Amino acid sequence: MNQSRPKPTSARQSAVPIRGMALDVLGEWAAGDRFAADLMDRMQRENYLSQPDAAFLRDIVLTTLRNLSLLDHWIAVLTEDKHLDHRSRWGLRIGLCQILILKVSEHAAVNETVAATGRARSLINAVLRRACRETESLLAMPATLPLETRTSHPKWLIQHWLGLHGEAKTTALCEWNQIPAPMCARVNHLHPEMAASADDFIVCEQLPREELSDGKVYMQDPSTALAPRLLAPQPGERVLDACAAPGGKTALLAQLMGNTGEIIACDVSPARLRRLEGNLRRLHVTNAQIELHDWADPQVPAFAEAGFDRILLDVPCSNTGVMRRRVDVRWRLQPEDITAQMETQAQLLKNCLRVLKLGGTLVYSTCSIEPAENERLVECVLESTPGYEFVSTRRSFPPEDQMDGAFAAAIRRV
Ligand SMILES: C[S@@+](CC[C@H](N)C(=O)[O-])C[C@H]1O[C@@H](n2cnc3c(N)ncnc32)[C@H](O)[C@@H]1O
Repeated sequence: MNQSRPKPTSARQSAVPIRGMALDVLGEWAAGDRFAADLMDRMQRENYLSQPDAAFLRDIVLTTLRNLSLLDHWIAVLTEDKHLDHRSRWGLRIGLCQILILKVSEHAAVNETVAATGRARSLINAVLRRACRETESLLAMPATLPLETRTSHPKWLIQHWLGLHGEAKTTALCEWNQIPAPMCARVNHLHPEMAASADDFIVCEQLPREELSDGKVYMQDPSTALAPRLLAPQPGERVLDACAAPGGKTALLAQLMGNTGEIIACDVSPARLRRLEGNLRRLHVTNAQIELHDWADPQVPAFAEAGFDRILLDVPCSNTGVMRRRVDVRWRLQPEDITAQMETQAQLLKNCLRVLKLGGTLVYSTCSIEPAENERLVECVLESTPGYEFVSTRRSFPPEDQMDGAFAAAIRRV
């Protein structure tokens, strides 16, 4: 099986009913359209979970979602395709996930999962105990399974990627998505103590809580630096970050500008702008002004009338480049979502191009690996928008570049 496993999570027989919480999160995830990360954050807040308990909840929920098809394959084998109600199926999924993937103590995994599921107790108990006895043969199965089951991706997405990238790249990409991403942090050179640091990005063993709250670092993948670096804002310039929240790229723009000139950091979401404001304050950004604006609206807002030397347009997208981090995106994304996003992306690009000064540069960026949202979208907008020229692109594609997938295209107003 092509996945690095988290360290064994000791006996994990805590007084806090983490398995029950995992089942509640997964049940709510399946019944609605919310992302697992948001549901887990709420669960952690409402139950005042300690860091280790919250980490264990995350391990169970995210590893289960990351291996959903494979877990269902094991369940089909072990139950001989028995019909299961929703909660019992999730109970078996998280039980097998703990036993076969997370390598949690079998005793705790079986007993606490059976208790937390509360239904079909004898079936769940028997299936999980059998899995403990047959671990070796169950773990040998994935090698013979089709890619969509072995790496737990929807079949349509695999077919779509096979058409675009071919078999070798698709296989490597799906296997990459199964490996939990390392914790990468950008070193914030705007922090006085980090100004002389030789590092741009570091990989952390664990979340650097103190450094994060001091603004010495910001958690982001190196791929997020491609677009700001391609934009290359200069000290003293007037820059628009049109879709800025939560602000990782705005802070890098400020760093590249030495906190001089002016960045207008916009977003359509007031809640996300509040996060952006906190992040920029913590990251010692002093040259940014925050504006609430919907760039789908063709009317030019007053703050943009004077135009911008440079614009970063980091659009909402399918997130297909960051699926190893955003584990449930693969199950949420539908083919028609990509087409719907493209309409918004084209509209945002057209409206932002209008507020670029003559000779100025706009960088359009995504964390998608879909040509339709990337180079094809830019080509299509430029064909119907005279007065602009394509300059260059940067991209990263996992695992070739050993970072998340990202795309950036620079466009100049001529
Ligand atoms: C990919 S995220 C941006 C990430 C950000 N650049 C960063 O590095 O932290 C896309 C952002 O676009 C915002 N957005 C979506 N539609 C928008 C619109 N019509 N106008 C302005 N912002 C929009 C979303 O609220 C979201 O915060």
